[in-house]
Order: sequence, then C-alpha cells, then structure tokens
Amino acid sequence: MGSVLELTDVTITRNGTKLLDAVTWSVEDAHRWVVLGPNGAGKTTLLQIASARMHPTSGTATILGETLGQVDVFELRPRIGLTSAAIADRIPRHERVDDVVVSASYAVLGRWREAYDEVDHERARRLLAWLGVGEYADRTFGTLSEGERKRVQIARALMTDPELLLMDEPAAGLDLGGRESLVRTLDEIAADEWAPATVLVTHHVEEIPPSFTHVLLLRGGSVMAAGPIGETLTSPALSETFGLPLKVVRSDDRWTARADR
Ligand SMILES: Nc1ncnc2c1ncn2[C@@H]1O[C@H](COP(=O)(O)OP(=O)(O)OP(=O)(O)O)[C@@H](O)[C@H]1O
Repeated sequence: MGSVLELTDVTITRNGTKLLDAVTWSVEDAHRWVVLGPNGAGKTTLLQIASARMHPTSGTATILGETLGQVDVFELRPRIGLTSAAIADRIPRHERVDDVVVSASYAVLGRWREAYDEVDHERARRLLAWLGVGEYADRTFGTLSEGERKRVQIARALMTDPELLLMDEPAAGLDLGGRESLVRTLDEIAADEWAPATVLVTHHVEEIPPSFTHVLLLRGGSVMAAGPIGETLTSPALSETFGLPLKVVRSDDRWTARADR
C-alpha cells in the first residue's frame, strides 16, 4: 500500500490567522477519506494543499511522492482530480458537456484550439455514461441541472485517470433524491478497486458513502481526530468538532447525526 498524500505539521497562515494549524495526515492509495467539519474549519484550504493549489506556510506536503516547493505543480496537477464549487463557477456555461470533460486532459477550462484525439472523446463519453449523464454529452453545461453538473464535474475529475481524487462538497445544493443518487454513485466509484485514493469534503455525515474507510475531523484549522471511520466517527468526537452535543448513529452502513438533548 503506497502513500498518496503525506502532510507533516502543515500550517497555513493568512493575515496573521492560522487557516490550518500543524496538520499531520497520511492518505494511502486504498483509503477513501471523508473530511468533516463546520463552516470555516479549513476543509477547502486542506484540499487546496492536497491539490497542489496552495503551499504550506510551514511544514511539509508530499503529494504522489512529490514535495510541494520542489516540484513543478503544473506537472503534478493533472495527476489529481478535483471538484469544487470554485472550479464549477469557472466552467463556461456555453461549453459543451463533452468538452468540459475532455479538456481536463490539458487541465484547462474553456476549450480553445486544443487538439483532442477521438480516444479522449470516447473516454469522456464512457465516464459521462458511468456517472449517469451520458445522454447530455452534446448539451451545453449551462443547460444542466445542479445535480447533473455535479456528475459532469466528477467525470471531468476522473478524465485524467488521477491517482488522487478530491471532491469538495459534491452533494451541496442537491435535493434528497439527488443526494441519495449521488451518494450511491460515489459509493460505486469508491468501491471500485481501480479507483484512486479519494477524499470527500462535507458538512453532513448523511453524505458519507458506505464504502468510505476513514474520517478526518477538522475544527478551527486543527485535526480533532483522524482514522478508520468505524472507530473515529463517534458522538463525542463529532460533538467536539461541531461544538454542540451530537448523537451519531450508523445504520445499514449509513450515518445520521442530530443534536443530543
Ligand atoms: N486569505 C484569507 N485571509 C484570512 N482568512 C482566510 C483567508 N482565506 C480563508 N480564510 C478563512 O479561513 C477559514 C477556513 O476557510 P475554508 O474555506 O478552508 O473553510 P471550510 O471548512 O472549507 O469552510 P466551509 O465549510 O464554510 O466551506 C475561514 O474562516 C476563512 O474565512
């Protein structure tokens, strides 16, 4: 089992504030991690490091064997699949869905004169079909529903056959049916033995797909707990992370949490 991501004492400081505070975290390639924490905990910042979009102020971040600060991040980034609201916002609404996916091969947003092989288009269409949005390949991104856009983004993130897949709140804004359907799809991806090491950021334990193996709990930029999900995602740990008494229940391999009164 190889290490895909290795953070040692990573601190990020902006305007005198520590967004991440001495975070130490190791992701192995068979791991599927959930990162849970309240608003402002530093989850997106953590993914910015893991996706080689941000450098630590201090500490060491090694991604896919390459240490940030000693590697050309433009060579590293195509090896990492990333979905986030910020990326989605930058996808031109007039872009054809098929091109949104295929352009990931060159880590560009907005297709412009790149020459793609037929094999790239075939792969993009296969991924769109796998994500359940194959029939929209010829539509423009702007015509899709929120749930369909999320799926297209995941297809895009998988296009380069990444060794690490990072998803920042992929179920945000989806209705109940959309969320459940996406959780099932994420579960299928995570359960695939060929799937890359995966990190899913969320606020909600209900969004954890059953096949996810590990959890990292983050609050105020600090790791409150990290480890195998069954032993780490406990009521006391979740309560401490969110700052209120919570009761967490696992049933049929799914999680729920509510205030403990
Ligand atoms: N450039 C900056 N200067 C100062 N503070 C910043 C800067 N960028 C982000 N922050 C703060 O860092 C904290 C962590 O932000 P981050 O987006 O990583 O949190 P998050 O856990 O993803 O939150 P959410 O769940 O709300 O998306 C927030 O309080 C944010 O306001």
